[in-house]
Amino acid sequence: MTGWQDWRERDAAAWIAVPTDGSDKYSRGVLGVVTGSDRYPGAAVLGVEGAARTGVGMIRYLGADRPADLVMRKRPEIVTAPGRVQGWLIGSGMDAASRPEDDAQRLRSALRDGTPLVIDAGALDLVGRASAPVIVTPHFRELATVLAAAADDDSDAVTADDIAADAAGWAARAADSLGVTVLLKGHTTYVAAPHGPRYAVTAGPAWLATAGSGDVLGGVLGALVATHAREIDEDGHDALAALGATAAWVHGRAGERASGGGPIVALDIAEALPGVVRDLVRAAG
Ligand SMILES: NC(=O)C1=CN([C@@H]2O[C@H](COP(=O)(O)OP(=O)(O)OC[C@H]3O[C@@H](n4cnc5c(N)ncnc54)[C@H](O)[C@@H]3O)[C@@H](O)[C@H]2O)[C@@H](O)CC1
Ligand SMILES: Nc1ncnc2c1ncn2[C@@H]1O[C@H](COP(=O)(O)OP(=O)(O)O)[C@@H](O)[C@H]1O
Repeated sequence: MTGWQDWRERDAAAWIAVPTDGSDKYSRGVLGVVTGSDRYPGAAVLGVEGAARTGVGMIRYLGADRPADLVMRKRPEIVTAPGRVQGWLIGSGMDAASRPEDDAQRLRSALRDGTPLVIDAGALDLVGRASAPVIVTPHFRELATVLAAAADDDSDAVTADDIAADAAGWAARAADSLGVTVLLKGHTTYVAAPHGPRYAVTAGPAWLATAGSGDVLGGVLGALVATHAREIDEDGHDALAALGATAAWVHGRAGERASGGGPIVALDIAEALPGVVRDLVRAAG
């Protein structure tokens, strides 16, 4: 495997936005979130929790009523009023095959907003509709579905097994052909920008393979995107790739810290995030 850079602690440490004396919640960055559904309301809670604990000025949760209710019970600091944001997280805990019209409208608004997006799970079918730079966060099955939808005919179809056999290669090919930054999840997570940087991140234990773990990762990445609007504006997909690799590194280390060699649930990963971020800030200072 050539051309892939291993993403390490010192690389991640350069991509944590530390508030200054002059910061306020808006200048730090606001994340808009459209995630969750009646079927998967917990994914909304997990993504919001991941973002809040990574560090961001404010989170606007703008999804459906049931997940919104659960998000508010867990985090009263979340704002449900629409308004300006510096980044979006959309799709976790949604199902593209059964999308209520209200959700379709919420997703359309986010895609047209002109603000960078993290697109996960049940919004991956909308990957070509964004008016701003996008980073997608599929696992193998989801990437196979995205590539099948983009293929000219069925003979081009790639399966999840094909992707598992050459994850790095498929992450790079998908980024180049779709024109978005691809973060392909797995034991090693591969992050590829279109015709740009390629990063490999191996930071966490296999205990991370647990339901909702990827929803937390979406939140971590959403917070990093919303707090680096200027860098994304200047460097586009190069910045998105660095932020994706940093999110995977932080998520992996949080899993390691929470696990200590034993089992974890997704919320444990979120709860370990502030300690990982604090150590990165110390490492950078
Ligand atoms: N607490 C929550 O609300 C959670 C919500 N989640 C959301 O759930 C949605 C679907 O995510 P998935 O990653 O499951 O989507 P996938 O569509 O990739 O996975 C579903 C597929 O997994 C396979 N499968 C199902 N049960 C299986 C079993 N027992 N053994 C082997 N294979 C099996 C089947 O092929 C099925 O079609 C996403 O929107 C995701 O964000 C998940 O993240 C889990 C936690
Ligand atoms: N064997 C493994 N070792 C380390 N990390 C893993 C392993 N399997 C999965 N992960 C990580 O766990 C997360 C799983 O995400 P995902 O498949 O979207 O799960 P979910 O949809 O349940 O949230 C990803 O961040 C992935 O990189």
